Amino acid sequence: MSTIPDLEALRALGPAQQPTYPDTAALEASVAKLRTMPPLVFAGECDELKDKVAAVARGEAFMLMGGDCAETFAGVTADNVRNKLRVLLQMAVVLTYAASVPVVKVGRIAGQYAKPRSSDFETREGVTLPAYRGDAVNGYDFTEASRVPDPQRLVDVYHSSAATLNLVRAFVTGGYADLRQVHTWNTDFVRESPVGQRYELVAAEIARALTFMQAIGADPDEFHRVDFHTCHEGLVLDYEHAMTRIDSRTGTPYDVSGHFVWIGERTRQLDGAHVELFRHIRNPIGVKLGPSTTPDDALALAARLNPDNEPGRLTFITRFGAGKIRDGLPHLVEKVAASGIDVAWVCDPMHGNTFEASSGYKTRRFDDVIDEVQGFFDVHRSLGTWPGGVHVELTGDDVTECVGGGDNLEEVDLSHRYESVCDPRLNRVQSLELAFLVAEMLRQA
Ligand SMILES: O=C[C@H](O)[C@H](O)COP(=O)(O)O
Ligand SMILES: C=C(OP(=O)(O)O)C(=O)O
Ligand SMILES: [Mn+2]
Repeated sequence: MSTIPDLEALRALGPAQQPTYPDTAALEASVAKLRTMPPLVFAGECDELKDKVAAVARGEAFMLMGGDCAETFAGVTADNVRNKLRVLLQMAVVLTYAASVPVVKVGRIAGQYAKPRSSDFETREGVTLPAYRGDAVNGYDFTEASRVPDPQRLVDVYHSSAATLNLVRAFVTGGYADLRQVHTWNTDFVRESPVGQRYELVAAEIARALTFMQAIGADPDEFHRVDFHTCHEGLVLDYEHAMTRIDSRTGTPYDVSGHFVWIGERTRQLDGAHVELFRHIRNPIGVKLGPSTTPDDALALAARLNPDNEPGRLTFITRFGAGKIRDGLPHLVEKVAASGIDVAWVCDPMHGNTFEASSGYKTRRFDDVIDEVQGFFDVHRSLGTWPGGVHVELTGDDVTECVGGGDNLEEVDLSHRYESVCDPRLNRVQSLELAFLVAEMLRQA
């Protein structure tokens, strides 16, 4: 499978959830422009992540995937990127320290700009317009002009991803993510919260351990940088196809728009265009599996996407909902495991737990999120399989989008600071709380 499928052939398959561009010449110009742009990530980096995912599948590591539901172009600022990275680093420290398991860190960042929607339209006060599909496609403003799909935005995705990734790379290699900085990540409002104080204790123990290791001759440079990778949903095929290149080392295709790409719940049709593109690329890939997934669906997806059963290639990201996971997940895991399929299991406890508050805001209950992760751990424990990771929507800021958590946010609080343009994210305190609770589950796993 060393070829890139033809874009026209993919389009002919009638891919779900694609924008309908009024100006097709402009679309072709954007695609042509993107084909000339340098890769955002290297194929070799994708392979490194694939090796790490293989360790997750073997039960030797835990994967933390997290970031915005939908990144925005306006959100490409130093503060915003740093805050997201900081909360992910804090979570990773908690998970690693509490469970003594290596944590594979993957940001939903530098490419997460396109959204599948449950409806093609949105109605506000009697006015109906095309739905917002992410900054990759159209504008969030509720006007007719802004909601028209604009292919120039695909080129803007590239530049926004490049700017974000450049900063992420500087942070993770330039000293900010140095383990000896564990204390300094615990800043401002979080530091004063109960979970921040709990983090402070962990940080103090880590600092002591690092001092000890340095004293016995360990190389301090070992702590200087962290491995961090990027992921996003590979939704808009014009973009992902334009960013798919033949790797000069191996002669095989990689989607160089991000290290890890996944197929969403709404686009995982076995004969669909997304599966067709993804089965050709050599990145580590994921597929979201919702509660309607049958064991045979999972087997068929694995056979098509990873026919050689390559370790680390495939991750199943389950998103059943807290009320369904304990009944729905066992059949899937059982059959996949019995078939000898090499896969990493990751829990997305967000997308099965969304509801609309009476005020109209989309939200999620922190307790439902935790309950789904607990159900995921319980199912894997009872089957003797490894709960390989969590995939969460979060932000490094003090937003009010999900209810519950230690601050006990209520539905009336949502309007205070609701900034997501799509799904509700855990704020920084809620994210750290989740990390401590998951660390406890991991310790027992
Ligand atoms: O993030 C994902 C999807 O875009 C989202 O869950 C769908 O949301 P919608 O039902 O508001 O379209
Ligand atoms: C759209 C998403 O998820 P899913 O495909 O699982 O609904 C998402 O991860 O934002
Ligand atoms: Mn989402």
